[in-house]
Amino acid sequence: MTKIAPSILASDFANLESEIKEVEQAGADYIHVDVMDGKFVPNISIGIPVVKAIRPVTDLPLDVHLMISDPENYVEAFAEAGASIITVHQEATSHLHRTIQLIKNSGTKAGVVINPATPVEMLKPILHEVELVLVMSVNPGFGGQKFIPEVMEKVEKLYTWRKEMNNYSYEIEVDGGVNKETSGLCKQAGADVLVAGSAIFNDRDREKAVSEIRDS
Ligand SMILES: O=C(CO)[C@H](O)[C@H](O)COP(=O)(O)O
Repeated sequence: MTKIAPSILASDFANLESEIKEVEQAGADYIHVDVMDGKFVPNISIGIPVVKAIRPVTDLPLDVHLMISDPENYVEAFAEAGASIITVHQEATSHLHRTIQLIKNSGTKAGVVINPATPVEMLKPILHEVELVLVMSVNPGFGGQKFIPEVMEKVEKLYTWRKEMNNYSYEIEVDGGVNKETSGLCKQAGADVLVAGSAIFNDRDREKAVSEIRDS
């Protein structure tokens, strides 16, 4: 069954605890946390204290997507705050292999993410090391953007490579513009986890929103 990871970027921050509990109740599998630094992406969102604050609020894994430059400097702090999976951008770190090792040594699952314009082949040298590969289907920085269907080719390649290679066990996650109209394309291409922000938090009926994305 496709996993759903609501992105709290689109939630009501003044009521974060109840927003998270509602999506957990609605059948979410992960809570997706978008961390932005105003440098790697042109927006600033939330950081380490928020991860720490929400950790006791839910039993779901916290899927922390670091949209920050030099993420290696912050991996341990996010792990200590309670992240379950830490995902770093290939484009944001000069030493991706070392950063992945750092995440694993911190005791959390390691993920890697690529922007729409980055070829997925760039990830080949570290695919055996990661538990999650996130394919961005919008340019990161903002919620509510339009899905870029061309990136589905990268999802298809990741799916095929995982079938071919015994030592690849990553989940394939897609993030950006995912809703009930676009989720079918992601699933068809081979995605295991779908991140959705506005399609879930802008709908008062969170259960319907989650199942529409999962089932359509
Ligand atoms: O990483 C992100 C933005 O950088 C968000 O997770 C993503 O855009 C989800 O929001 P929406 O579902 O509204 O597109």
